Amino acid sequence: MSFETNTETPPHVVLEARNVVKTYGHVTALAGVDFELRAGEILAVVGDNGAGKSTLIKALTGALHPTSGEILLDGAPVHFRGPLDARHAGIETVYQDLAMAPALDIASNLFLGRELRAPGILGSIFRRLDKKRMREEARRAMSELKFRLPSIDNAVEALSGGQRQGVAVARAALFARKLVIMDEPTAALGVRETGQVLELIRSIRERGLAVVLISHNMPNVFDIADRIHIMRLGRRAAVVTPKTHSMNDVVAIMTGAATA
Ligand SMILES: Nc1ncnc2c1ncn2[C@@H]1O[C@H](COP(=O)(O)OP(=O)(O)OP(=O)(O)O)[C@@H](O)[C@H]1O
Repeated sequence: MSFETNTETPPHVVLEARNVVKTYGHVTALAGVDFELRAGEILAVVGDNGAGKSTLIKALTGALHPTSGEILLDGAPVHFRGPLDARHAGIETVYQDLAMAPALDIASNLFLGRELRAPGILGSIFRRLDKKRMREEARRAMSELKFRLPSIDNAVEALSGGQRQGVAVARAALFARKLVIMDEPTAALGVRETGQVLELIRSIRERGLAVVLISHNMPNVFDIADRIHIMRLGRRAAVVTPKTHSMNDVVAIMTGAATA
């Protein structure tokens, strides 16, 4: 422990939850959880099955309404009515099912639901898509993120699991203005593909965005996270870092065998 005076300015907190409770009848999914995501960090959220990870993420992204408690974005209280509100506020979420249209090409999937329209009345009245610009933007985004794909014109159904995951993560990175939340992004992937997706997550941080990563994969978490938020029984049991704690320490906190 250091006793030096800390003269550094405190880190900017992008997204925060204070004492958030969520109950379903007699089941308490969140029992007064606190959460803090700092600018430019990768924060892993870990916890045993049923610890409340998914419920916390849903509360943060407007997918459910907390029973009580407060959520703040850039220090200001927010009340998202639904995921679209969170999106508009700059929060992108990559869900496990990836929400892709498999028959469409990569560029179309990157802009799914947010298609670029042709200029003038062709776009505004006739809803003509600007496919050329979407392809260019898609290429630029993928190269900026250093994610290599066979061709932007390929249908998503022709891609491997890792490449699909890459497209979903790139889409989030492309539209997020503040942060990206990812639910088990490497769960179904092989070693090489996992490595690619982890690189992609690092390049999102390099773009200055904050990342929340829910994962059961401890080696991945220790490889990539700046800090680790540990959930237990609907609360934040501790926040640790890969520098100060081992995987065994984290598992012990998760299961209640130890405290931080
Ligand atoms: N819609 C719901 N109705 C009733 N109980 C729920 C609901 N959603 C979650 N729960 C309960 O709340 C608790 C927390 O669930 P949650 O899915 O958030 O945990 P988790 O940490 O994401 O688990 P896992 O790692 O298994 O996905 C669990 O006991 C779960 O059964």
